[in-house]
Parts: sequence; C-alpha cells; structure tokens
Amino acid sequence: MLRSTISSLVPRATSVARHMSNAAKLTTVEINDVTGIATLTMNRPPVNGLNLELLTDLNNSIQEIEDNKSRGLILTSSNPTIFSAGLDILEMYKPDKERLKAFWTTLQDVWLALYGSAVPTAAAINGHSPAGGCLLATSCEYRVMLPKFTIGLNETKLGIVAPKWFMSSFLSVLPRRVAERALNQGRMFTTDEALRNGLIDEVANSKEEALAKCAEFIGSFSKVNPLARSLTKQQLRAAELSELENERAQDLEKFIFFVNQPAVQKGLGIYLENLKKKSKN
Ligand SMILES: CCCCCCCCCC/C=C\CC(=O)SCCNC(=O)CCNC(=O)[C@H](O)C(C)(C)COP(=O)(O)OP(=O)(O)OC[C@H]1O[C@@H](n2cnc3c(N)ncnc32)[C@H](O)[C@@H]1OP(=O)(O)O
Repeated sequence: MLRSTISSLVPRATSVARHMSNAAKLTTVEINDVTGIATLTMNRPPVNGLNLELLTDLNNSIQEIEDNKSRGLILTSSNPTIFSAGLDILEMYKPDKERLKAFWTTLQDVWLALYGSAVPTAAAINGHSPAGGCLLATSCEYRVMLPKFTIGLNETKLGIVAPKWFMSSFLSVLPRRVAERALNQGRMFTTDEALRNGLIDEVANSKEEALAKCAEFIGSFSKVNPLARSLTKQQLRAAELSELENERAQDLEKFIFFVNQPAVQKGLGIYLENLKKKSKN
C-alpha cells in the first residue's frame, strides 16, 4: 500500500557529540497508495526530543509532503509512549552560540511550515506530548490521542516562557480563558481532560485507530476543492503566520537573550538533573 517510503540514511556530521543521536535521518515519510495521505513519523530515541537535527528533518519532510502533492499529512511518533518530549533541553542548556541560533531558526521554520501547511494536517498523538510536542500537535488541524498520556504547554514549570507563536497555536484550539489559565499554570492535560477541553478532537485506543481517525478527518475534504480549502485555511491563519514572519529576527534575539540569563540556565540545569534522577529510579 505504500507508494513510497522515504526513509533515510543520510550521513550527517556535527561537531557537538552530545547532539549526535544518530547518523541516519530522524523522520520517515510514508505515502498511502490508496488515500494519497502522507504519514510523517518522528524517530529520535529515547523521547523524540526536538534537537536541531530532528527539526531539520521535520522541516524537510513537511516540504517534501507539500511538493509531492500528498492529500494530507499525519504527524506521529515511532515511540510507543512518547509523541515528543518537546524541545531537547540540551540545546538550550550551556548552549553553543551558533548552534542555538540555527536551532531556534529551524524551530521557527517548522512551525511556519506546519501551521501554514497547504495540505490538511492531523496529529496521531500516540504518547506524551509536553511543550514543543504540544506545539507540533496544536499546529495541526486535528488531533487524535491515545488514553492515559499527557499534553500541554508546561513552560512556566521549567521557568521559561512560551513565545507568542506557541500561544497562537494553543489559542487556535482552546478557548482563551482555558488557554490563559493553562499557560500560566504550565498545565499538562490528561487525555480525558484534553478531550473535555477541546485540546484534542478524539481519543483512539491504538495507534492504528488514531491513524485511521486522522485519515478519516483528512478524507472529509475529499469533496472540497483543494485550492479553495488551502486558501481558506491560510487566510484564517495568516495573521499569526505573518506576525512571526515579520518578527523572526527579534524573536530569535529575545530567545537568545532569555536562554542565556543565569537564572534560566540555573533552572534548566535543575530541571535536567531532576529528569535524569527520575529516569534512574
Ligand atoms: C518574552 C519571550 C521570551 C521567549 C523566550 C523563549 C524561551 C524558550 C521557550 C522554549 C519553549 C519550549 C520549551 C520546551 O519544549 S522545553 C521541553 C519541555 N519538555 C518537558 O518538560 C518534558 C520532560 N520530559 C518528561 O516529562 C519525560 O521525559 C517524558 C517525556 C514524559 C517521558 O518520560 P519517560 O519516563 O518515558 O522517560 P524519561 O526517563 O523521563 O526520559 C528518558 C531520557 O530522556 C531525557 N529527556 C526527557 N525529556 C527531555 C527533554 N525535553 N530534553 C532533553 N532530554 C530529555 C531524560 O532526561 C532521560 O535521559 P537519561 O536517560 O537519564 O539520559
């Protein structure tokens, strides 16, 4: 059934050993022969932490799906319990200056590409989805999640601040007062809470079911003119997209300034240490 499997073994050199998770590509794209829908899978063990390489591969895969004229894009993870752990905190902790710039710029690219994608998009959230993971999921038009996982923008819990465009994605899904409270609290929603509040659209009992429900959502546009649909979506999302496009340089500057604050570095260090302690117990 797969028209093509664009998986990859592209060797990649990097000078920073701690970021070298794999020499192979960290995403795969599979296009269903019958439906024409592309499934984009993140595959960066152990937790799909969004580092520069995974973001670069995500960006290239989204581009490839747009260029292939796929009928839709479903974003998911190869990990059975984690959709994405969000940004790889190691990218922000004691960062290399040039790499930090490339990291944030590529994250901006991914958001612009996914939130502004011309094709219908859906997320099959088959595991936990904090922070950057939630950003990816809420950038899609539809979300199906498996039971007993969590999703949300927990940045305030880490002592960091979600940028405006993270909030835009969140606000495109949640009512303002729910979004505002959740952002201030750094709230992580369980699957049930996410469904009740509208942060996700459906619950599925397996990844296969989630993928099928996402495909069904994308199929709901089969009788709609694709150009009219994509121009409608892009008009609805234009204000948020232009806001970041027009302020990319300032957004990058703010991020670099903020991350380099000693108090932020200290907070990230403690958070990482706690994560490591927890994983050893
Ligand atoms: C005024 C405007 C200014 C603008 C300034 C901008 C500021 C920056 C904004 C940044 C925005 C977004 C931030 C993020 O996305 S930060 C990331 C947030 N993510 C989290 O908090 C999730 C943390 N992880 C977990 O909760 C759990 O790991 C999990 C995902 C639920 C999975 O649990 P698990 O039990 O299955 O796995 P676990 O044992 O915890 O982890 C395995 C190893 O992976 C490491 N790890 C986990 N998450 C991360 C991560 N996000 N980054 C780096 N490393 C991570 C963990 O430490 C374990 O490592 P090891 O095996 O011990 O070496």
